[in-house]
Amino acid sequence: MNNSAKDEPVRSLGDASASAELGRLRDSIDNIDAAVIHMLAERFKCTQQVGHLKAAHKLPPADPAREARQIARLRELAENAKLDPAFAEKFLNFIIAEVIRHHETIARA
Ligand SMILES: O=C(O)C(=O)C[C@]1(C(=O)O)C=C[C@@H](O)C=C1
Repeated sequence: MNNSAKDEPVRSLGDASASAELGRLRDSIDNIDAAVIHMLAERFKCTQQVGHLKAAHKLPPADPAREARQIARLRELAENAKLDPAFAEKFLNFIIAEVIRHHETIARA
């Protein structure tokens, strides 16, 4: 027997509350994404200043020892926050690679 007509009211209620919850979660995700973008923008403002300082004093764009300390620190923070430390390391390396590219551009100017 086809139960779809009998089950429909229940399924509709479930769909409505699932889609309300999805909407709430997506609102939070959008807020978090906005915060990440604003924090990244602030970080890049700082690193641009570091780039100018390094160029003015003929310092190399990359500082691998500093990076090693940052990675160790972020991996520990990630573990404590239950975030995959390998992901945290990849994310930091991705950002730093872009910063080094900016530093190199500033040094060439
Ligand atoms: O701290 C520096 O020396 C920077 O240039 C900043 C930064 C970073 O983005 O955190 C970028 C490149 C360096 O290799 C290390 C760190």
